[in-house]
Amino acid sequence: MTEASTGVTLGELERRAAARRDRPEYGHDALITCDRLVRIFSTDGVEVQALQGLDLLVREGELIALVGASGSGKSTLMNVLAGLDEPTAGAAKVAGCDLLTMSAKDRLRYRREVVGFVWQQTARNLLPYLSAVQNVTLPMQLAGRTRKKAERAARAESLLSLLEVADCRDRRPHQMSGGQQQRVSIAVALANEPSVLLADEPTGELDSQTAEQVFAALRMANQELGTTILIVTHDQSVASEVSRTVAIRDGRTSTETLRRTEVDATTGQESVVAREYAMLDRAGRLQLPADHTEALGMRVRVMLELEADHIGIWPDDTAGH
Ligand SMILES: Nc1ncnc2c1ncn2[C@@H]1O[C@H](COP(=O)(O)OP(=O)(O)OP(=O)(O)O)[C@@H](O)[C@H]1O
Repeated sequence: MTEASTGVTLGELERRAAARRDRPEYGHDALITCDRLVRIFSTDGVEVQALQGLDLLVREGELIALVGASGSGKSTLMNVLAGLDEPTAGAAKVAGCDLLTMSAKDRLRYRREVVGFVWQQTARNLLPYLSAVQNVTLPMQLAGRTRKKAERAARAESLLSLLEVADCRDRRPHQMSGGQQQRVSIAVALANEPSVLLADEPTGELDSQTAEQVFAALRMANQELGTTILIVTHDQSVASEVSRTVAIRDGRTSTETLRRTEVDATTGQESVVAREYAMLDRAGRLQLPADHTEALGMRVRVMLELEADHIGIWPDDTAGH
């Protein structure tokens, strides 16, 4: 094809190629980058694709909720980000650590120092024969940093105070309520100043009032310590109180809900405005919400039209022909 037939000059093609080359790498300014993440489980010859090319970017200091139906892949994603499981393909980076190529030694350091986790089952978070303050001190001892014994003790005490469980310092887990155990668990997870705190259904076994206190403790850690936090939750009240909720469907991020506070210009009254967005991946794939496509009988093919400021999507008018 000649320049005349395409209407594009060689100079223009070179300019476009240079622009593509100079474009910053995907996720270059994110603390957590999941790029087309795939995790396939094989059991008895049957393959389950738990993550099917999941993309997710999280900036430093964010507090986000991950929601999705049972089996959508939330725990699989958390286990990958926690360094407990390895993805089958794609890329995942947290605080500069490449989760696919890390050596066993780096993985251990990553789990001890870069991420902290809080699980739904308190028994998984705390050692039953240690007091609260001993549980919080233990990760600091295991990390083997040069911090002195007195400094470790002081940090444990201040974390317990920050999370409002200082009165539980000498109690063992069975001597605390479920909510107190989870707040001590958050202190344990924060002991080594992790960049990221991962919480998988941290309020799942608690009544709504206690769940609210545990969520408030996570928010405090986010605001006071600046820790980036990801919470997997089924709890609508948690999901509706964070500024960003990411929904996972069939192993991919499908929609995001962003909330921001708006002030009415005339009354000065503040209100939270929530807006749901569909995710567009780098190949241009868009997952339309099932209720939207079903409402308009959209299946297999749709018609697209590019307008000045939007793209129109219509049901296929040749369907049935
Ligand atoms: N170790 C495993 N071996 C085989 N299949 C697995 C394994 N772990 C998860 N899966 C499958 O991967 C899919 C995603 O599971 P995952 O636990 O990540 O979902 P989830 O969104 O966390 O669900 P829930 O809300 O019920 O915890 C499911 O189909 C599940 O059966």
